[in-house]
Amino acid sequence: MKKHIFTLPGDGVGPEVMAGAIEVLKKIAKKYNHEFTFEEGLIGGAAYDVHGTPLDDKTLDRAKNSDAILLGAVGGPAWDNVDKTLRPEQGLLKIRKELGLFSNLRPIKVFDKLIPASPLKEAIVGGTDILFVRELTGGLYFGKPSERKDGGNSVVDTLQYTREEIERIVEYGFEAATLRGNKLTSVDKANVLESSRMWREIVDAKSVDYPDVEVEHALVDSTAMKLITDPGHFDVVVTENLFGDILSDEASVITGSIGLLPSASLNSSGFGLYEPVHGSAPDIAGENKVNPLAMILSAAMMLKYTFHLTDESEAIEQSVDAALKSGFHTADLDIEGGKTVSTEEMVEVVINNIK
Ligand SMILES: NC(=O)c1ccc[n+]([C@@H]2O[C@H](COP(=O)([O-])OP(=O)(O)OC[C@H]3O[C@@H](n4cnc5c(N)ncnc54)[C@H](O)[C@@H]3O)[C@@H](O)[C@H]2O)c1
Ligand SMILES: CC(C)[C@H](C(=O)O)[C@@H](O)C(=O)O
Ligand SMILES: [Mg+2]
Repeated sequence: MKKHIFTLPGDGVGPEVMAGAIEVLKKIAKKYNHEFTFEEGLIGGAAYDVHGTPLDDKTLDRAKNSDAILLGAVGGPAWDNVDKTLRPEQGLLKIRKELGLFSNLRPIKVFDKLIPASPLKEAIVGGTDILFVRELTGGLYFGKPSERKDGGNSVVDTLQYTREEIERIVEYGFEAATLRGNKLTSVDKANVLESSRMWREIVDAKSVDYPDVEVEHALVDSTAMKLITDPGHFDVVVTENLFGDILSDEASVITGSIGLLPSASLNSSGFGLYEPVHGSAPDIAGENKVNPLAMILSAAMMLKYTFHLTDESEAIEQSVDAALKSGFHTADLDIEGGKTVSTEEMVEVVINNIK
């Protein structure tokens, strides 16, 4: 199979984790006789520094014309004071919106070897297997107006959704549940927000089409608690943009590190952008110690969701599992008797495990 992959390493640790994922994909291409070509573009602060904007139209076009996109991370203190419309994060929001990547899948899976690496009790963590389905192109992130008013003495952000925007993500949640444990938790704040009350109505209406899926509504505040006290309760969680952002970072703690969490952002035809859940980690950038596994597992999601290369995707997941089982890990994880290695060494172990 021939595939053209557009890579956007971005800022901070982005280029370090991207380099690792590309090496792993090259090994997969060799083993399974595929031809993967890679083309690199600029996004975030790296793009701002060169083009004066965090994502220019040319780069967006190149991304659109690829078979899939891999993205590292954007942002960092160097750009904290640039104009709000030119912040690195705006480049990420623009590519999500322009490509219609409304469905953000964030799996939370615990590797057996890493159960002791979580600050939570082993009995709570073991067996956690959650899929977050986060709405990615609407809500507070994109609603207008979003501005200061009254000479800077008042401020407004807007949480806006159309019926169609909620329906398509809720449907994605139901479909995902049918492929897993047939259980869907819809997370909202319906005791306060009108947008959440409409969200609930839509979930209830859709549930008629999915009689085998057990549906529950849950408030976001108590869900934040339950994720930590009883993560095994959850199968698929569908939720709006900001709630999904916050809950997925929280859930990363169950797995031992945010450096393990991959994600897929998909449009309605299955085209996708794949990126780790974590950010540019400026505190460790350039030190060869960032955990590359979230990026590598994002590449595995790309093989599965956009290229439908299931064996190849599983080969990466198994090699990550094997690498961890043999005790190798980066500095963000604390495993008794394990061996702390650099980013590059971790990538090498993963590659060597793809036999
Ligand atoms: N998708 C993205 O590009 C994305 C996501 C989140 C944050 N950001 C941006 O990143 C910048 C930093 O944000 P932050 O510090 O709040 O979040 P962050 O995820 O970058 O870092 C939070 C903490 O987790 C650690 N960490 C993150 N990823 C790691 C990895 N792979 N291996 C080991 N440790 C890891 C960091 O060292 C840091 O201590 C901000 O500019 C923010 O806007 C970008
Ligand atoms: C960088 C930021 C815009 C982004 C988000 O909030 O969606 C990040 O936190 C994420 O989780 O991908
Ligand atoms: Mg986030």
